[in-house]
Amino acid sequence: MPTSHDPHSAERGTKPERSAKSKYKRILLKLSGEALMGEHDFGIDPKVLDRMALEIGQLVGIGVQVGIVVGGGNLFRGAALNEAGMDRVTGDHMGMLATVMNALAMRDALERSNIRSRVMSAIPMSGVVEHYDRRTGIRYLTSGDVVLFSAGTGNPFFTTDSAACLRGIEIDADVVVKATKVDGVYDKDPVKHADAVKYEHLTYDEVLDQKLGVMDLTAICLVRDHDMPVRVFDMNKPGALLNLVVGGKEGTLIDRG
Ligand SMILES: Nc1ncnc2c1ncn2[C@@H]1O[C@H](COP(=O)(O)OP(=O)(O)O)[C@@H](O)[C@H]1O
Ligand SMILES: O=c1ccn([C@@H]2O[C@H](COP(=O)(O)OP(=O)(O)O)[C@@H](O)[C@H]2O)c(=O)[nH]1
Repeated sequence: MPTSHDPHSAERGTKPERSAKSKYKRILLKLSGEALMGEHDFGIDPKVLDRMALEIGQLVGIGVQVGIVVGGGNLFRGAALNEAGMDRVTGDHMGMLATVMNALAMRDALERSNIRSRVMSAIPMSGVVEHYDRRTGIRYLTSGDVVLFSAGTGNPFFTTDSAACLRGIEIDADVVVKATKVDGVYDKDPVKHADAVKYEHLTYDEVLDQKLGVMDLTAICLVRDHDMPVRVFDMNKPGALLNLVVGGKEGTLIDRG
């Protein structure tokens, strides 16, 4: 893994010319599993997948390289299974397998929209998906394919937010974009507090000091240590993803300030 966001890396040199409209050449998009449920309580809503495919296609259309880490919270979460009595590591393995299912569903939606895409898994799953390999993943991105990085980090006790930050740093993305159910980071949970105030910008240390529950500590520490900017935005707002990629003000930016 590169120790910093190196503008002189070989991979960066091979990227195609940035579109005049796009602020970024390569992004890592984190899609939460719960967002894929749509109006349902469990599972995957094909309508949400199709809408996401459309929005991702718009990015590909303006020349942005898109890596995606999908969550699994719409199917299984290790911590919740553990609370119900299951062994935690077994639960986490189930959670990671859930992310593979979501990635397969997302690839299917992308391919139906004629967007070339690949699924790689941190857990080897021969015959179903390719095993994750950083250099191969970067080659796919450089050739214009969308790459879905599934099975999280491959290890229990981590989250897909940490996986998104890890893969974002590994593939030398310009930014990690976290798509979620709220339109940014607030001074407190906006779902629970009607008077919560939204931030347009935060430093990594402000997120850590104020314990803002938008990403787990491991993920925030990782992006801070590798100076990787993160933008948190509302994935239910149509057009928000494209808008932020072309430099519009969407959600909250977290960086070193
Ligand atoms: N300070 C905060 N700012 C924004 N959202 C927050 C904050 N604290 C807690 N949250 C909650 O975090 C959720 C988003 O985190 P996310 O990781 O996408 O959700 P999940 O854990 O369900 O996948 C929001 O739905 C919101 O309720
Ligand atoms: O590196 C990882 C990533 C995920 N998980 C498991 O997979 C579940 C689904 O991921 P997550 O909760 O991050 O999904 P999201 O909230 O984004 O839908 C987690 O609860 C964990 O049980 C894990 O064990 N290791």
